[in-house]
Amino acid sequence: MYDVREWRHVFKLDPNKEITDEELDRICESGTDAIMVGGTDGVTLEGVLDLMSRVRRYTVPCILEVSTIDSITPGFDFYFIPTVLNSGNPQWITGLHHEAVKEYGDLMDWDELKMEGYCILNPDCKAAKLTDAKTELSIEDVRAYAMMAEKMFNLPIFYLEYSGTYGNPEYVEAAKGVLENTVLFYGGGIETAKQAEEMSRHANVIVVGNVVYSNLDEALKTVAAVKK
Ligand SMILES: CC(C)=CCC/C(C)=C/CC/C(C)=C/CC/C(C)=C/CC/C(C)=C/CC/C(C)=C/CC/C(C)=C/COP(=O)(O)OP(=O)(O)O
Ligand SMILES: O=P(O)(O)OC[C@@H](O)CO
Ligand SMILES: [Mg+2]
Repeated sequence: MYDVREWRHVFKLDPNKEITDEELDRICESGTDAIMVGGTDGVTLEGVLDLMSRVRRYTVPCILEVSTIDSITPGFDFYFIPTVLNSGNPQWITGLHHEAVKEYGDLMDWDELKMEGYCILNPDCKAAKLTDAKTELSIEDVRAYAMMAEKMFNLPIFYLEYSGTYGNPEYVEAAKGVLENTVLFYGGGIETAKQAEEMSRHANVIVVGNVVYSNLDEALKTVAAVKK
């Protein structure tokens, strides 16, 4: 299933972390809608290639969420390109993108690319620190970012990111309330089926990351929880 609009659940795997073949088998056969390969730091071409080739043994769609130019490689179904809407540094909004397109724009298959408008809300996560994200946001602020993502920039994905901590469902609900076409991703701190179910009441797609590495049995239960 290659249409993001039909997804409900994604596992995000970190090229900077170890995963056994047996664990990967359970993840790829779990019924999740896609595997997203990505992380904030320690993302190397070697790590990305290793994960891609191992996930490629399965039929599940495999996406690279680009965090560095040097770790991009052919072979993924899609390339998701983050732009951090609440970053205080233009480098993370359009700067690196401009550099990449200047260099590779004529060679790129644009149908493989999807832009993700990120709004990062956990001040302590690595992505917030790296991008100098302005995380002190009210519900109205988040609502406005969601509206900008869809109505101003026509982005296919708006991603509410609480990486590492469970977020506020009211913020997710508020973002969803202004989105008609843009798909709402929620990610951060989902560790149980109950949390997955709660966030998926508002988000179109929930992204499950860290718990894969800390408690795989619980992580796998999040799939069924959002597909009921
Ligand atoms: C060869 C080939 C197939 C070419 C394809 C062409 C292609 C895809 C070209 C890309 C063009 C392009 C526009 C690239 C953009 C370049 C770029 C580096 C943009 C910046 C992206 C960005 C904002 C990065 C900052 C970090 C960040 C916000 C990453 C997003 C994902 C995220 C929040 C990860 C956090 O995950 P998490 O699990 O929390 O991480 P840790 O566990 O490590 O903390
Ligand atoms: O690792 P967790 O906290 O599950 O977050 C998932 C994802 O949103 C990270 O980008
Ligand atoms: Mg992670």
